[in-house]
Amino acid sequence: MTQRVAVIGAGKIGEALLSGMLRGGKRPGDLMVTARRPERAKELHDRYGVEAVGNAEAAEAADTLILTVKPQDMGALLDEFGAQVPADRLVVSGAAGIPTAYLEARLAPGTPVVRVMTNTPALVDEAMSAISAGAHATEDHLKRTEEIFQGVGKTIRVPEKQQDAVTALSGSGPAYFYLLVEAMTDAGILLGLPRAAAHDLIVQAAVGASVMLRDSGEHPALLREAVTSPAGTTIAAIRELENHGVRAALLAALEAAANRSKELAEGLK
Ligand SMILES: NC(=O)C1=CN([C@@H]2O[C@H](COP(=O)(O)OP(=O)(O)OC[C@H]3O[C@@H](n4cnc5c(N)ncnc54)[C@H](OP(=O)(O)O)[C@@H]3O)[C@@H](O)[C@H]2O)C=CC1
Ligand SMILES: O=C(O)[C@@H]1CCC=N1
Repeated sequence: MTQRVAVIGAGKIGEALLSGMLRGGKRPGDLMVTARRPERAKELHDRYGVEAVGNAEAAEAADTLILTVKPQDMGALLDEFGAQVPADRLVVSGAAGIPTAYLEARLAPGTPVVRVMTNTPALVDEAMSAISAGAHATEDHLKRTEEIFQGVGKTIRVPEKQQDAVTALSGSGPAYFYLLVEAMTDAGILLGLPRAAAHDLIVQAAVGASVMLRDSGEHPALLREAVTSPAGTTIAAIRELENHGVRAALLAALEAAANRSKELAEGLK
């Protein structure tokens, strides 16, 4: 029997997953979405042909519920419909910072919960999604979750205690690269290049470097050494990056992201 999947709170991540499941071969009739605003529900229905329903209706009709509301909205969502979710539903939470135990305490006893941290490259099927089982999730539940998220990229399984670190690395990770591209494009402007050319040069350098990192199997230090000629241009730039503490800044930045993920859990009522 076809499993029905509902995306509960389909914003940016929810829509990315929805579109990925459709690209992966699910039919609109296998899927449903919920949204807080009627105009958002209509937009998703018009764009993807999926049924837009209320949260309680989705809980009743779907086998798998993927919760993609913001962490701050999770408590209200569970207060609203937690008691209406039958205990045999698979509940997948995509929210940063929220422990599976928090959901389990607000769902019927024994409800299987899986926690996933994905990222926005799901929109181009290049997501990294890290998956952790809650107390009642079985191998079958993990496989069902992997099947959904493999449609939008790669998956790995991690112990739940690593999810704050995962969030800091891959969940937020794309934003760090966008920031670097923005800053390097400005550097191109400083050096007198037209903005469009500077953008294209840096984006293609990023794409080329990413593919080499992924496909060559080489350590990043070796790939960097191959670019860094004696007394050349690259080492002149690297000296400045080291002088400005870029490595230390990244260590501190990712630690701050992981701490923020932990704080999101501490702020839950
Ligand atoms: N953005 C990212 O890069 C990543 C985000 N995440 C996680 O994914 C989750 C979603 O993030 P993102 O997509 O960016 O956020 P969005 O705000 O884009 O999406 C959340 C959606 O949930 C809707 N919503 C809130 N409460 C309810 C409710 N009770 N019933 C139905 N719909 C509801 C919101 O409606 P409204 O539009 O009215 O606010 C909104 O459309 C977060 O928990 C975040 O931690 C994980 C990895 C990466
Ligand atoms: O910034 C955030 O909180 C979310 C979680 C990971 C990426 N975006």
